[in-house]
Amino acid sequence: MFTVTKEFRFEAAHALPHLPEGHKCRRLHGHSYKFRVEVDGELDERGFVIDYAEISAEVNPIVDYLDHKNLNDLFDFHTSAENLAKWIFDELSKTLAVSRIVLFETANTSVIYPAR
Ligand SMILES: Nc1nc2c(c(=O)[nH]1)N=C([C@H](O)[C@H](O)COP(=O)(O)OP(=O)(O)OP(=O)(O)O)CN2
Ligand SMILES: [Zn+2]
Repeated sequence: MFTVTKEFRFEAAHALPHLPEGHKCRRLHGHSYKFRVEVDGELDERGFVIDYAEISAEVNPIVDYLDHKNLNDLFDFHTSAENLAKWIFDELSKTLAVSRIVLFETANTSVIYPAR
């Protein structure tokens, strides 16, 4: 079994207004998000699990939907990294056999969905 990965980036704003008074993330702020798409599988006749280009073809519309947006305008869920990773996974699963999403909200923080 192999795991093929490809990384994507987008810039977006969000706020978490349900957090307690004084929490800095209540305020509107921005992140340079990065996420890694992981696809597990065996090799086909090309020696690929999946062509990297096939991943891009399915992920790019999702990136376009998110890039330079206020995420609170797009979603009715709390725009935490956890919820966003799950949304990307669920959306991508409609067209691609994605195994997991690793979403970095900052350089130091990340979420993996589904958990390993
Ligand atoms: N489990 C989660 N915790 C937090 C989330 C989240 O999505 N899931 N989000 C935030 C904020 O949106 C934001 O990401 C702040 O992150 P944080 O690492 O706390 O802030 P900094 O980048 O400024 O890091 P410092 O270590 O404080 O410099 C908060 N928590
Ligand atoms: Zn944030």
